[in-house]
Amino acid sequence: MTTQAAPLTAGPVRVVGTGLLGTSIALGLRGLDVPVQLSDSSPSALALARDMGAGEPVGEASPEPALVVVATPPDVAGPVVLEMLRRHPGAVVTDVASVKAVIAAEVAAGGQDGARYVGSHPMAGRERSGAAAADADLFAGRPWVIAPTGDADPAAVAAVRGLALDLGALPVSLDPQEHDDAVAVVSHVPQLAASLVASLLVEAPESALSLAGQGLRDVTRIAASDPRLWAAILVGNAAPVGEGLRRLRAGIDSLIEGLDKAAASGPLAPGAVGALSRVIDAGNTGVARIPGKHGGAPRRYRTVQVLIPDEPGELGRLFGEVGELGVNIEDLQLEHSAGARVGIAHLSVVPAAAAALEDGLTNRGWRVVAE
Ligand SMILES: NC(=O)C1=CN([C@@H]2O[C@H](COP(=O)(O)OP(=O)(O)OC[C@H]3O[C@@H](n4cnc5c(N)ncnc54)[C@H](O)[C@@H]3O)[C@@H](O)[C@H]2O)C=CC1
Ligand SMILES: O=C(O)C(=O)Cc1ccc(O)cc1
Repeated sequence: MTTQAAPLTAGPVRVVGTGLLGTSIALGLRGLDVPVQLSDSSPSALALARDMGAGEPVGEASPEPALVVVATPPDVAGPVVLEMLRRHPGAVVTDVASVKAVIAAEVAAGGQDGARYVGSHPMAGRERSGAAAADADLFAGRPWVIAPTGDADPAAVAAVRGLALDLGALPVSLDPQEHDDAVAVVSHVPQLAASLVASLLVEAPESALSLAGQGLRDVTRIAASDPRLWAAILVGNAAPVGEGLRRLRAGIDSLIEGLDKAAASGPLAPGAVGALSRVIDAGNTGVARIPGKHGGAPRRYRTVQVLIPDEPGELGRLFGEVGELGVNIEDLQLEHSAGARVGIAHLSVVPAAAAALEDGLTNRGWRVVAE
């Protein structure tokens, strides 16, 4: 997971909130032999993280932590950070919540030693909550925002950077408000756009849903996110998210205007095609700027897509042959069109293995589909 010989993080590390983020951090640290203490307000969430090997629950005999990582939902992160600063006067305290300015303000107003607090935010996660979805490699190669306020002690900032580096992430320094403005555009408004598109499917007939392909899946994946967590994130970044939605609304209004013209006067109505192509064109420009998607940082996995006849045993035969070619399947998605006699298996593999796997499967008679 990391190439470092010795971890930068001096333990013990106390993780408060053993859900997806907290348990992923704890597992990553345990992989480096850093002692980890776990706590959670939910006894079953705590037991699950412990049973996954993420560390030991905090007890009477637990030594004082050197670093506390608060990985609770954002609406309680501020009070929990303040409580940790109060209870552990020798510890650096960070949180990993998806909003930063509101928590920084709560900590500044809380009457504790704010110099030991450095907010942070790993830009990695998934649409599932809870320890069961945790992964020690979740942060590998992903940005991890370090968002200290002016009061922060440089040694505390270095400790939080060390945590990010130990977990294979790339630390990025931003002021808390700069962070919130940035994630409104790259995370919070996209979450709402995905939710709004997916909400149109609630009333869609089965016959329409059976036509769904990869495009719809790509646009709606994060619509499966936890509503309670996301409501807390969004109200914690209300002004920048509201501003992003207003800009989205202006785009939607111009699309509706163009479409209304086409609906009233035919597809060649003046202004209709122009309004639509301007939005699609701006989308092309925007999507090309996403790092890692079209150039930029390498993606963690590549997807090899293989057509599989819809017959008993074919998926098993494919897995067997991928294994014979010496390739590990890191993730799998199956795409099925209702009534079709074939499906597409999307096999996620490490980038170095993808070309050889495509050649090997093609030589064995499989139909490999371009990504
Ligand atoms: N889910 C994601 O993809 C990402 C989430 N984050 C941030 O990480 C934080 C945690 O998110 P997840 O791990 O996804 O949530 P989660 O729901 O999986 O885990 C949160 C855990 O905190 C516990 N908890 C709640 N209140 C507590 C309290 N007062 N004291 C102790 N434990 C408490 C809950 O029982 C739960 O086990 C949130 O602030 C979120 O904004 C950051 C990056 C990505
Ligand atoms: O699932 C994805 O692609 C994400 O982008 C996950 C995510 C969710 C919340 C965050 O604050 C940061 C990252």
